[in-house]
Amino acid sequence: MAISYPQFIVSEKSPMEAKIIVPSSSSSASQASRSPPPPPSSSMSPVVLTQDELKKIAAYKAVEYVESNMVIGLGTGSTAKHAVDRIAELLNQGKLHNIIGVPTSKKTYEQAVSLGIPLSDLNSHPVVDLSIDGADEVDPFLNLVKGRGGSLLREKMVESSSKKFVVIVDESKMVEHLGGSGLAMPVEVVPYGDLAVAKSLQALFEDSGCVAKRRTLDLDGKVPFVTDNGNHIVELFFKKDIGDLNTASDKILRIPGVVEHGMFLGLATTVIVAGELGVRVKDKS
Ligand SMILES: O=C(CO)[C@H](O)[C@H](O)COP(=O)(O)O
Repeated sequence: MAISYPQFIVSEKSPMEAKIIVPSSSSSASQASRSPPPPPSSSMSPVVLTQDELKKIAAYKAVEYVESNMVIGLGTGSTAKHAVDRIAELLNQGKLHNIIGVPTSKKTYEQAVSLGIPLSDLNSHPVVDLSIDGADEVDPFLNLVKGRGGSLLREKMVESSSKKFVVIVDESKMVEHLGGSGLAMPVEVVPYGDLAVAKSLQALFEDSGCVAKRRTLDLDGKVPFVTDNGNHIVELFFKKDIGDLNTASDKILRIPGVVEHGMFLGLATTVIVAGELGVRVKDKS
């Protein structure tokens, strides 16, 4: 399914080679929509896209994987939001039929309800055909950090129940190793003793220069962020590589009070990366 946008065209010769080009005038825009776009030349200059436009490109590409009669895991965040919008658009246009969405957060539930997407949950649909969601970090092996939006537990439950999990990101999310962005790796913890759990988490990763902080809504750090499940989030910041990820995962999950962490190891089956040079589709090998 070819997608055309008002300002630019995504050429889909093959997903790996897809290029984003922008016509230099409105007349070339109408020509480009009738025939395959020519390669970039002096009259075709690369366009600088905003991060949100890149997110939208990745999201639209992912929705090409959606087929009628599927149960779809609906992700959370600004990238996943575009995918949910697009699914609703295709349902309204009659291009998709009989889709059942399984939302990964209250926010996505509300968005999907407002768009009229039929919804269900994991109890009624324990096997999901395909999930589409954003991520905060993606490493070269398609391992992820997720949950900076705070929805990691439901996301992991839905996405680990999915036959296919398509991750949609802009180029800025690609890292050499998880934790490498220097931004938070979230851990969902029960509210009771959350600061003590944060101390235990920090001690676990002392060698990686870890600093653990409770996520709060205020500058004084007194009002905890509360997840959809009534839990708190401890954020881990690393100065160095955390080493073997499965070992790190096991160690975190063994701390009493930890509910789940934001490392999604081996779950993604496809990652769609939108960047200034085009769209790359990376499949799990
Ligand atoms: O894991 C998530 C929410 O819990 C999001 O998918 C992740 O934070 C990416 O968000 P965005 O698409 O807004 O950059």
